[in-house]
Amino acid sequence: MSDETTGGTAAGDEPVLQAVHVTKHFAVRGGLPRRGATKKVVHAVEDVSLDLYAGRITALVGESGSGKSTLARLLAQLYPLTGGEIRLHGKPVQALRGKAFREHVRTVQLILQDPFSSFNPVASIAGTLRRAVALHHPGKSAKERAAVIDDLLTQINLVPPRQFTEKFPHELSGGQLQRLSIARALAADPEVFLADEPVSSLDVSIRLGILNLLRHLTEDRNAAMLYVTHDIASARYFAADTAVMYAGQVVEKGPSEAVTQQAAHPYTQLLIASAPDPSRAGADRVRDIGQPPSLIDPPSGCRFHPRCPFAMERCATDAPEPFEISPGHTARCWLYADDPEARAKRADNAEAVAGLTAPAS
Ligand SMILES: Nc1ncnc2c1ncn2[C@@H]1O[C@H](COP(=O)(O)OP(=O)(O)OP(=O)(O)O)[C@@H](O)[C@H]1O
Repeated sequence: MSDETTGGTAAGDEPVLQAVHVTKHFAVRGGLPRRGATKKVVHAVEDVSLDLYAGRITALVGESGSGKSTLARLLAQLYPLTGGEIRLHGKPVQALRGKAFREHVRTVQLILQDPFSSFNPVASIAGTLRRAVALHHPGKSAKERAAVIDDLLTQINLVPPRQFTEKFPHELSGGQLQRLSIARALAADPEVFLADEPVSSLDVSIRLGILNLLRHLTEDRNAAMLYVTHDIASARYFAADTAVMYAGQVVEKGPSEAVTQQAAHPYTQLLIASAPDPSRAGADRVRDIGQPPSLIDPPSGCRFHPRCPFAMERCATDAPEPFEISPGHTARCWLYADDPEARAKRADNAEAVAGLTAPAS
């Protein structure tokens, strides 16, 4: 088995931002309190470890409700942790307010899915960016700030900048607004971008342009990026590393090419088989037998076992630790144990998924 908290995919590099055995439970509200009743909680994120590296994009992939946004918000320090640790440059951060929180927010910038609701409709583009620039560049004169705004708009390709500064959010398209939210994040000169489904609310035809912009910014600034998405095909295209989340846990992670072309966990295989690609062979051999579980009362053992066609007895009782599939590629799945029953099931699985690869984006 492998220790998830050490040995990142970028050998030799230190991670910029880390989730280390992070857990988040939300209290369930509502209902009349009953004497002796235990409080219900949503087990939204359970024992997740993830490392983000400078100059690298890590995709976080999974179905709706698997805990992706919660993990991004924990990395941004927007929620207190139930357990585990967030580390920035190796140091634990516990910054939920005050100066330390402001510094974390500057260093780690969230870019959200819906650019339409993230701007003040009565503030001009210049007004919106002026606020961000004033916050993060307090010593600059008005003239210097205007130059920073021009530079930000140029970086995100809203050019010539002066054609945009006096516009209002409703005068921009969805793609232009998402570029503007990227500019607002850039004003902080962050080391980490947490992009939560940055293109899923946008027209398919403009998604690639925004993803390419994010990729160039990450490379040019040597920033780390978490790319949250439902779309495993875009993870392969866009991210160096991919982590797959199911029911609050990371079930597989590693280099994107390995995770998407030699998927090891039956859940990742199911995600790939469900991705639309009529030309692909092998998809119909991977069966789905159910729905994601309730996170108020998640299944014992491996959380995927009630849906898994390859489940063994131990899967219902014992939670698997990550097994190493190849260097840097791990899967939390008992199929990779070294015993005769697991080997036989592994052979069945290999036969069922032969030829199954994520479609080209
Ligand atoms: N503030 C909250 N209070 C209570 N439960 C929450 C809260 N935020 C998220 N949850 C629950 O935690 C679980 C994980 O939600 P989360 O939004 O992180 O998933 P997700 O993978 O990002 O889904 P989506 O792709 O739909 O955004 C869900 O069951 C959700 O209902």
